Amino acid sequence: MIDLVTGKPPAATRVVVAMSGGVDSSVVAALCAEAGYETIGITLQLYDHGAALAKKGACCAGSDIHDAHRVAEAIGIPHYVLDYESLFREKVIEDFADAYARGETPIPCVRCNQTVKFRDLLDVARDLGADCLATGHYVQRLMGPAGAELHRATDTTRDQSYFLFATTQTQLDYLRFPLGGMPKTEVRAHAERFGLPVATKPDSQDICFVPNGNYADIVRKLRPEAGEAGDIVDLTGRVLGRHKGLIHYTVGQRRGIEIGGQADPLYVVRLDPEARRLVVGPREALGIAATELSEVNWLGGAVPPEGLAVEVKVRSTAAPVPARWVGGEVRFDSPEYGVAPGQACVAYAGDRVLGGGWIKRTVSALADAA
Ligand SMILES: Nc1ncnc2c1ncn2[C@@H]1O[C@H](COP(=O)(O)OP(=O)(O)OP(=O)(O)O)[C@@H](O)[C@H]1O
Repeated sequence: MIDLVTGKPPAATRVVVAMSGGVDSSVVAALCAEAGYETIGITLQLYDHGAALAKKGACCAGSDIHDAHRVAEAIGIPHYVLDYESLFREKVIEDFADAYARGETPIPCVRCNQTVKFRDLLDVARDLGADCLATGHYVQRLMGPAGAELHRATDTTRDQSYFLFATTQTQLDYLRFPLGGMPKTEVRAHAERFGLPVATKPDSQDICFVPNGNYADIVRKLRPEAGEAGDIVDLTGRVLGRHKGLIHYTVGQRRGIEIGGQADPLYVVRLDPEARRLVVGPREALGIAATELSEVNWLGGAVPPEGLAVEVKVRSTAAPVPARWVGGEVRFDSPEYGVAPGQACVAYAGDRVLGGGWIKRTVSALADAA
């Protein structure tokens, strides 16, 4: 049995569940209904899933809308599909392509949470008179002395807290994440127990609107300049070869840089879209001393205390490293590698998400490579 209202009277009675058609949010809906909440399922249609974009298992493809509907029917709850295609195109897909054109490595799932799921869907849930909006994200919302806090999922292999750094306190107050304390095996067991039609459906992969992981095709279609070839240069500007479009590279990458005859391995240090140049250098040149953040969202109190010691993650798969939070900047205790503009920098205190921002600019730890 789940408790959607931990420590928060009055108890929620009407719950909107964001149903993607996958097993996780389907189980959330079934658990809410079982717990006696008046449960309403909502699925967002996020893009036109024509033949070119259709992808099995993606969160917003047509078959998933159908799956969500079948689940809602099976558990006996009302289910609505809302068309958010144009908003999703503008705020998520166009933004994704723009970021690549700027030489960044974007994370569209965070943008989607920020601009669609936790904004418009949350408003819809309020309009429906719901007491909360529940999703299948693997994060925990725990009550602390000053209110709701965002924490890592107990199943650390599933934890999605990095992707939710932009959740505001107001949104967090209204959101519920019933799966945050459960291992995936337990979620699957619930799906079996409820006899859900999606019980054995595979987990969705990667970015929902990118078929077969081929994001370059989508970006090239929207921002052809990001796919144009240019020079590969070293830190001094010496031309070493040609690249096949900056879209294909990310900071820290070593494989797939087509320059032969180098004694030592070279890594992508920087993307320079204005000059259409790919700057490469030795591993030492990747060391980053600090990063400037934009659109900072802080959940650990009113404002971050200046110079606060935190642990930060600069990629979803990176281990947290010690740093100091100084204004809109994060200063790493020791050089951090593979810090790519466009990714998020998320600060933690233990398992709690304190806040985060987008990596805008990085400061090299090597004075002469700055
Ligand atoms: N198209 C959508 N409509 C409504 N809610 C969605 C949609 N896509 C995702 N969500 C919500 O966001 C949560 C996290 O989405 P994410 O894409 O990370 O997971 P997922 O693998 O699609 O999860 P699930 O197994 O629930 O499908 C989902 O569990 C669901 O609550």
